[in-house]
Amino acid sequence: MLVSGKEILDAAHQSGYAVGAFNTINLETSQAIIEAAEEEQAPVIIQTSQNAIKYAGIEEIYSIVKGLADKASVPICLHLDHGTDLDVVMQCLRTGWTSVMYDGSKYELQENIDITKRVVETAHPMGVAVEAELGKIGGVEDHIVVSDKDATMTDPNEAIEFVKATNVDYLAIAIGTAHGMYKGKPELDFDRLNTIKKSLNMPIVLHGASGISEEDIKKAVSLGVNKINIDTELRLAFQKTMHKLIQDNPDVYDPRKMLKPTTLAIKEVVKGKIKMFGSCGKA
Ligand SMILES: O=C(CO)COP(=O)(O)O
Ligand SMILES: O=C[C@H](O)COP(=O)(O)O
Ligand SMILES: [Zn+2]
Ligand SMILES: [Zn+2]
Repeated sequence: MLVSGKEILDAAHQSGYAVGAFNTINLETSQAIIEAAEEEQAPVIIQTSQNAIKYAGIEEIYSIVKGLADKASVPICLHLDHGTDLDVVMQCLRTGWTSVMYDGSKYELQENIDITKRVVETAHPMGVAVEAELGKIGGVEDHIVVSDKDATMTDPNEAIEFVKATNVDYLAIAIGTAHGMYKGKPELDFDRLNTIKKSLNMPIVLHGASGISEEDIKKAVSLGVNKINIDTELRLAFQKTMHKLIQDNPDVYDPRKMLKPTTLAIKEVVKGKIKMFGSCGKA
């Protein structure tokens, strides 16, 4: 069943665990994520970037996720990841997404507040929860590269002002993670996370979590992160499995024989993350 992201993340916030938010682009990735959640009896967030929507089609990706979610035994939220284009945000609301992120992190504080507030005022009456981003998460997202120099950590005082003014349901904060592959070992600012969580007392979102060690993930969860975004590790599982399969079986050309193992590999990554985040058995 598709449920609101608020329902899933308020429960995680109350009980102190995190729910995985995994990016999908097609049928097979959606199957992998939902089957993994069912096997772990975990609530799950399946998210689409604007690029994923462009790739698959908005009605098409909605039908895929809705069709799978309706048959699933666990609560599933369909979330828009990094909505920077208000037209896409509105289309997702109209189509049936149960959570949207409006990402106005490239704007100055007041402009980010103004637009996010308008999104919240549209989404809430429809029963849809809203995530926002404050500070700038590093790496590549939606074709925009945020260099280490431009990535800015979330200011705890601005976070209080931002949430009060916008009434968002969960907040993505920048504490040193970045999208994509890490070159060195990421240093997370756990003190900043602790301060922000204590003053906001609401669900907190961690982006760019692929490649973060289990130790750091568990520490982040213990300090109040409730939604953890994973994309790159799913892509790598697909790529490595497909690469080996083609090397080992150069004569295979039936796509089903190629997509079955890649889907299983993605599913194994999702199951491992769900266990690490502490959401298994919470459905
Ligand atoms: O934050 C993400 C999507 O919003 C995912 O980040 P990674 O690709 O680094 O896992
Ligand atoms: O945050 C970025 C996500 O990994 C989605 O990336 P994408 O825009 O290439 O689909
Ligand atoms: Zn962003
Ligand atoms: Zn992200």
